[in-house]
Amino acid sequence: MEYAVECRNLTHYYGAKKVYENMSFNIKTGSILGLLGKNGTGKTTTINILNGFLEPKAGECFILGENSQYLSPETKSKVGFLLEGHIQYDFMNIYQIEKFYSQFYPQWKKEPYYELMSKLKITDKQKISTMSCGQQSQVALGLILAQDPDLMIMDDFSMGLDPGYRRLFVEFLAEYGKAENKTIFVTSHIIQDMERLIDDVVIMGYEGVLHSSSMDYFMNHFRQYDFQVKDGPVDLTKDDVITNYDRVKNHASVYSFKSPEDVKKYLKDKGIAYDNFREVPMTLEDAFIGITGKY
Ligand SMILES: Nc1ncnc2c1ncn2[C@@H]1O[C@H](COP(=O)(O)OP(=O)(O)OP(=O)(O)O)[C@@H](O)[C@H]1O
Repeated sequence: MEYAVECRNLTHYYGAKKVYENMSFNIKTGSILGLLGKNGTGKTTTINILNGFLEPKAGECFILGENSQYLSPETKSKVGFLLEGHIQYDFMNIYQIEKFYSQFYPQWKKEPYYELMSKLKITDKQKISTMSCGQQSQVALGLILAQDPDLMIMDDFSMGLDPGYRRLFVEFLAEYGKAENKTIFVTSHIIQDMERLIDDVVIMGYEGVLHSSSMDYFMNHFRQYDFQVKDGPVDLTKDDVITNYDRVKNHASVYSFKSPEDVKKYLKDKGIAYDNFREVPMTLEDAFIGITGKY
C-alpha cells in the first residue's frame, strides 16, 4: 500500500465555526509525517477525525485502506493513538495497565514498555493519575510502543517531557520507525524535535494547509531574505513570489520559495529600493515562523 493514511477534502466546523475546508494530505507507508501549525489551526481536530471520535462535515480519511469512521477491529489493532498524553485508565498502576492493554493487541511487546518504565522515578503501586504530566506522557508512550502498531498517530507526543527524555524518545522513534518500517504521524509544538524526526511536513494556517512537501524540499527551497528598505514606496504583499514578510522600521524580511535573483528582480519591478540584500539561513523553527507569521 503506497499510503498508510489518505485524507481527502476534509472540511470541519464546530457549529458555525470553521476549522478548515478541503484539507487533503497523504502519509506514505513507512514514513514519518509531522503536522505543524499554530494553536487552534485544527491539528487535534484532524487526529480526532482519524480516530473516529469526530465525523468530518465533508471529505474522508482512509487508514490502512479503510474509512477512518468505520475501522474494522483488525485494522484498529494495527493503529496506535496517543492523544495529548492522555491515559484513559489512570486509576491503574503501570503493571495493571500493561496487563489490561496486553489483552487487546496480538503483537504486544512488554519488554520496551518495562524498559521505559524502569527509568520512571515512581513507587511500585503509584496510580497513573498521581504521576506528573511528563511521567504520564512517558507511560502513554510506553504503551504505544508495546502495542507495536504499523501506524502510530501521536498528538503532541512531547507534552510535558523534559529535554533529555524528549531527545531520547525522538532518537529512538526515528531509528525504530526506519528499522521496523512503521508509519508515524506526529504533531508537536517543539519544532526542534520535528527537525530531527520527520521525513515530510504539512504546515497548517488558519486558512488551511499553507505548505506540504518533504522536509528536504521545504528546507532547501523555502528561504528568508533580509534587506534595508531605502526611502521610497514599499508595497510588500503576499503573492506568488512573497509567501510572507515582516517589517520593522526599515528592516524587512521576506520569505519565499524563489531564488535570490527572482526576489531581487521582483523588488526592482515593484520599485522597492533596498540595500544589504542577503539570504539568512533558517532552522525549521525559523521557517515555520516565517511561513505562519509570529502572531
Ligand atoms: N468541541 C469544540 N467545540 C467548539 N470549538 C472547538 C471544539 N474543539 C475545538 N474547537 C476549536 O476548533 C479550532 C481547532 O482546534 P484544535 O484543537 O483542532 O486545534 P489545534 O491545532 O490542535 O490547537 P493546539 O495547537 O492549541 O493544540 C480551535 O479554534 C478550537 O477552539
